[in-house]
Amino acid sequence: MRIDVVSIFPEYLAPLELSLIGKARQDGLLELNVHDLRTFTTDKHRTVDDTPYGGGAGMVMKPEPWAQALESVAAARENSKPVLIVPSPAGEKFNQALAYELAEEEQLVFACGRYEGIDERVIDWAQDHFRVRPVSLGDYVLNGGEVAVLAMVEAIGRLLPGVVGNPESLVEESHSDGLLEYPVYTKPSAWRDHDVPPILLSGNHGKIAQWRRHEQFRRTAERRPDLMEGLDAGVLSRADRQAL
Ligand SMILES: Nc1cc(-c2ccc3ccn(Cc4ccccc4)c3c2)n[nH]1
Repeated sequence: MRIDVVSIFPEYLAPLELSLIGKARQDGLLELNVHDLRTFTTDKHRTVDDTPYGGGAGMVMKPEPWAQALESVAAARENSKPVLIVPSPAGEKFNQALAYELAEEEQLVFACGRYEGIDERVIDWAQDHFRVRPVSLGDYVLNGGEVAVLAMVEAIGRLLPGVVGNPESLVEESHSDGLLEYPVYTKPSAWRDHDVPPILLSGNHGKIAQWRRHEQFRRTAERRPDLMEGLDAGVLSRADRQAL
């Protein structure tokens, strides 16, 4: 997979040189290019913003630098247009299902807006060159798209083949089957008057799996009742129903 990120703060994306994603880039599992939007300006002040038509506070990002930048990074392709992800408070909610969907793409382009956002005509223009997806990280307000891109690239990148050491760990984690993950423990078994649940020390793997499943349902019902409604019937085994 190739990922291109366009931002006026390219250094904001430096954390993607670290840890799992950084190693995936070094191992050639993921190509990630960060581009400074100001590279695509033509005036001596490298202007990327201007006042909003219709008035109002703040500034809006000018369309032309974005069109130049996006044309520059869109890999020429025969069959299908690359995906352009535009982080936005007004986008579809990012979730694990969308992360899996986007992990299948050959190229993802991320447009990090700032100020009051990007001139809407860029989104309209981009429809001919990209499959455009405005995406929200959650129902809270950030100052720009970079933090959302860091989160999305990590969530997507870790799903790519070879990035996570043990692919099995992707199966049991939160949201992989619509449920929150079970609690985890390690040594020492007794710690500051808090003990590890005895079942986990029993060596009875069937009972341990049952206990973990029950914990997934208990936690999901307690912390995210909204997820319980959306559970795929196939996820609920008979034992699961008994656990509810
Ligand atoms: N989930 C999520 C995404 C964003 C986001 C993404 C990109 C931009 C670009 C400028 N801003 C600031 C802004 C705040 C409010 C209204 C309009 C623009 C952004 C915020 N906030 N929250």
